Amino acid sequence: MAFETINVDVDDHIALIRLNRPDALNALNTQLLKELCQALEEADANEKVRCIIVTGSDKAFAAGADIKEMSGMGFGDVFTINLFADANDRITKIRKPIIAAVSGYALGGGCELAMACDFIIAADTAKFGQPEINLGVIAGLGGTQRLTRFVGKSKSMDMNLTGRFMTAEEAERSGLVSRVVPAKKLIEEATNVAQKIAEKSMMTVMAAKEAVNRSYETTLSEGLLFERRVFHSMFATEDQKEGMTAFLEKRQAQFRDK
Ligand SMILES: CC(C)(O)CC(=O)SCCNC(=O)CCNC(=O)[C@H](O)C(C)(C)COP(=O)(O)OP(=O)(O)OC[C@H]1O[C@@H](n2cnc3c(N)ncnc32)[C@H](O)[C@@H]1OP(=O)(O)O
Repeated sequence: MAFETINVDVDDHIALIRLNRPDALNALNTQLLKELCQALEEADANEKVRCIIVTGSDKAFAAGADIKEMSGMGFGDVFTINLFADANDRITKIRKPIIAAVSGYALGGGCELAMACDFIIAADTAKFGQPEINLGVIAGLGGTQRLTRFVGKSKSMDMNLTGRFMTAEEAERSGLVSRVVPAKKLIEEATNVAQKIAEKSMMTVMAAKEAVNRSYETTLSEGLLFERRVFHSMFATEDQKEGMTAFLEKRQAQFRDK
């Protein structure tokens, strides 16, 4: 499938999806969001793919929703088109792990897109923010909800009410990103991390992703019960036998996703 606003490269079990609207700092318009969701769904369905990386350009992961496209819309348009909710729903249904590799600006919908991925690896040049307040709106793709869960109420209020940007260093310190790497090595480092994940049992990776995500949606006791049930079910798999036998035999496990 050919896309116009993104590039997709599948190599060695990794799907690298690159946002590609250089004229507008990867602003998220309807076409880009639809193509991105479609590419993610195709990668999820592709048996060769075991981990997905979403990235942008050196200057911008994405500078938010496309303001030119949005500016003329009224309530009825945004309500019926429902672009961001639809994208959020489609992204959260992807079962394979998604790493956001962020360089430069990740603002508004760009920050929200990164947060909708499973974790964020940031270049030291990355800048995160929810500047929607400056446009007379609030975040609409998770910026008031996911950001608060990542960094806590105080910092989320600060970001959402002032629209200020956070550096990569502050984002790592605050728990928004998992690691910061030199900008020149962003894709290399993200690929190394993706490769490590790709070597695991895909079944177990998907189960771990589902269990971690459950912690955002439920109470601690329900989440612990869910985790326990999934943990127990792992003992019905060949990969559990292989993983533990390989440890005892002091060799690398050869997982078969069974
Ligand atoms: C998803 C929701 C619901 O949460 C809503 C949103 O996301 S609202 C959008 C939130 N994002 C922003 O408010 C950021 C807007 N952009 C900027 O503030 C600046 O562009 C910058 C700080 C990221 C970079 O500044 P600078 O280096 O000076 O570059 P510019 O000349 O401003 O930008 C270059 C070029 O890109 C166009 N651009 C940038 N961002 C957007 C955008 N979000 N939508 C549409 N177009 C965007 C900008 O207009 C420039 O284009 P030209 O004027 O050269 O044609």
